[in-house]
Amino acid sequence: MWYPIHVKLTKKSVLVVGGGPTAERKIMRLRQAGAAITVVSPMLTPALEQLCSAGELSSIQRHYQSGDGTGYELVFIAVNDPNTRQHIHEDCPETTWVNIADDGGAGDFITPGMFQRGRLLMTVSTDGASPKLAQKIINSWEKQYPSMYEDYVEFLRESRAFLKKYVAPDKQSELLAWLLEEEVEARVLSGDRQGADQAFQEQLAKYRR
Ligand SMILES: C[C@@]1(CC(=O)O)C2=NC(=C\c3[nH]c(c(CCC(=O)O)c3CC(=O)O)Cc3[nH]c(c(CC(=O)O)c3CCC(=O)O)/C=C3\N/C(=C\2)[C@@H](CCC(=O)O)[C@]3(C)CC(=O)O)/[C@H]1CCC(=O)O
Ligand SMILES: NC(=O)c1ccc[n+]([C@@H]2O[C@H](COP(=O)([O-])OP(=O)(O)OC[C@H]3O[C@@H](n4cnc5c(N)ncnc54)[C@H](O)[C@@H]3O)[C@@H](O)[C@H]2O)c1
Repeated sequence: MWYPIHVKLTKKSVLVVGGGPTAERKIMRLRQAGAAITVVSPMLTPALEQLCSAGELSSIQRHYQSGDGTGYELVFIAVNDPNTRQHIHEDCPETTWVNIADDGGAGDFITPGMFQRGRLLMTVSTDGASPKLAQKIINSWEKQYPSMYEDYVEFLRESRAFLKKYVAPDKQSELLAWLLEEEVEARVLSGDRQGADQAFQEQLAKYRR
């Protein structure tokens, strides 16, 4: 049974073993999360080569050697041979969190598919049963949660902070529920943030202590 968490990786040291398209996808996402990444691989994709040349990625351009996996918080193994992968996994310290691209269940964590609209982060995993299904579900979210959803979540955050300050605790729940009413959502999604803010202020006046 997996335990889902969202982790901060800012400045955490991460090793990626392998330099193919799978390693590239992992590295791009790790960069967005602000991790300090080292890649060890004899071959790198052109995009990874470019990052190394620009000094934006540390690389060790050779095969993994015993001990390479020591000193990192996380290790991602994305090589193309199961025997090599197993040898590398066994060589990593037991306390290190290891992800295995070609056999998720054999590692310590899997990377779920993710979908983001500003502060809204949705993740999906099929326990490796079908990464394609994970992708299909993400595609359905694209349609269900248009890009304006980012503004709606921001509106919710700001309104919630406001009401936590000005409304008595026993009245907050009602107003929080009002924020989620379809009309309010539709208003922000249509681009009328000002109108939504105004409607919120009117509601707030009824509840203010
Ligand atoms: C969701 C996503 C997140 C991410 O990793 O970013 C993800 N795979 C994604 C893409 C993708 N995966 C595959 C392709 C190739 C082309 C294709 O088939 O379309 C592509 C597309 C591409 O590479 O472009 C095939 C594949 N995947 C795995 C195997 C090995 C195996 O299972 O044997 C095989 C080969 C056998 C097969 O074809 O099934 C294994 C894993 N893949 C996982 C996650 C983990 C479990 C996720 C879950 O719980 O469902 C797990 C277990 C390991 C892990 O933690 O990495 C990301 C989609 C979202 C995005 O694109 O952002
Ligand atoms: N998790 C996923 O989402 C996902 C998606 C597609 C494929 N895969 C699996 O992930 C693995 C990698 O996929 P890929 O398409 O990037 O493969 P690839 O063959 O393109 O790349 C493998 C990389 O590993 C490097 N490598 C090989 N032996 C090494 C060693 N001993 N030390 C360091 N580096 C070494 C190679 O130089 C190459 O850069 C495959 O097993 C594939 O089945 C996983």
